[in-house]
Amino acid sequence: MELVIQNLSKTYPNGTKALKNINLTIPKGMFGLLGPNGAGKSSLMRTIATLQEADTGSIMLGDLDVLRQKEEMRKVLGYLPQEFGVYPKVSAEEMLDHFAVLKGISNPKERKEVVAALLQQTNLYDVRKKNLGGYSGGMKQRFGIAQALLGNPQLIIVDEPTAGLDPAERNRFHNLLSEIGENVIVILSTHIVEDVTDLCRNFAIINKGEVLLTGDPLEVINNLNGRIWRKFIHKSELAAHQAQYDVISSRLFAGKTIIHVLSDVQPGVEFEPVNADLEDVYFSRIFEATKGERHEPAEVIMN
Ligand SMILES: Nc1ncnc2c1ncn2[C@@H]1O[C@H](COP(=O)(O)OP(=O)(O)OP(=O)(O)O)[C@@H](O)[C@H]1O
Repeated sequence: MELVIQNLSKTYPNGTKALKNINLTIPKGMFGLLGPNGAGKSSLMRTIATLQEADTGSIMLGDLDVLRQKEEMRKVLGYLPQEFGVYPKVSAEEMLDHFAVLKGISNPKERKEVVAALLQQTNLYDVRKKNLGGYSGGMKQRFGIAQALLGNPQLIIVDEPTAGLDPAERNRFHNLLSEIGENVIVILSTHIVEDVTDLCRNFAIINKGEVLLTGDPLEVINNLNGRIWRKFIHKSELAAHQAQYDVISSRLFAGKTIIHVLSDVQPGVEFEPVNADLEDVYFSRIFEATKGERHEPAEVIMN
């Protein structure tokens, strides 16, 4: 089963073109949707999740026409939205039981088993009686995944799930996602490049409502190898370098600034070649797409 998105466009009433003719084919497994703030990721996720209408285009999940067969789609969809609110004074077990009722699991015995199994899977069983208000950010996100898994969905959407998690919780969340991603389609929408490198066999970069690139992370990294160069500079030299070279990103390292430059040949003697990573792919694509309208190179934020 694949999710096939064709010619999908959306303009909000205020004139913002959030999605511009999106075409994507998303196979089984973990799929990363990468883009900066405002790229259109949430708009795309909400449209796939039948929470908002598109202006034009189609989305097919196998034979299911997502934009027309909304009820059917909701039965096979698990969704962890960006803002996932919980009732603070309710325990995880009670809340999940309530969600299970909403998902149509009406038999109490079956529901009890399903809820217990999901709490085990997300490693929350021991804290199932605790009120959700007392959960850490990571525990809340794992609870969000537990509710998204109710009813054995074929497509799971997780929107910015690791923002704000500490490294240990992020790791736990990654392991959970990769287990799930073995059997169904999981779309992971994020601006954290590392999450995609670690988890996804396929990914797409979107910016300003357009797909800039789609493929296998390892292949696209290979395609960039030999074209990324780095140089240590003083921060005050940044503007001059930007004017002279295609500086795709800059970051601070031990008090110095490291720039990454995109070039088919060695840009100068002080530049050394670096093995490209997905961050270089991401920044070079965004760089090429925004050439001419940018004043600052991307500043790498280490997560
Ligand atoms: N309901 C809305 N009405 C008008 N404009 C909107 C609405 N929702 C989003 N936008 C705009 O559409 C564009 C895409 O937003 P969207 O939230 O889909 O991006 P995003 O990639 O998810 O960003 P972020 O990571 O910041 O959530 C942005 O310019 C945003 O301001």
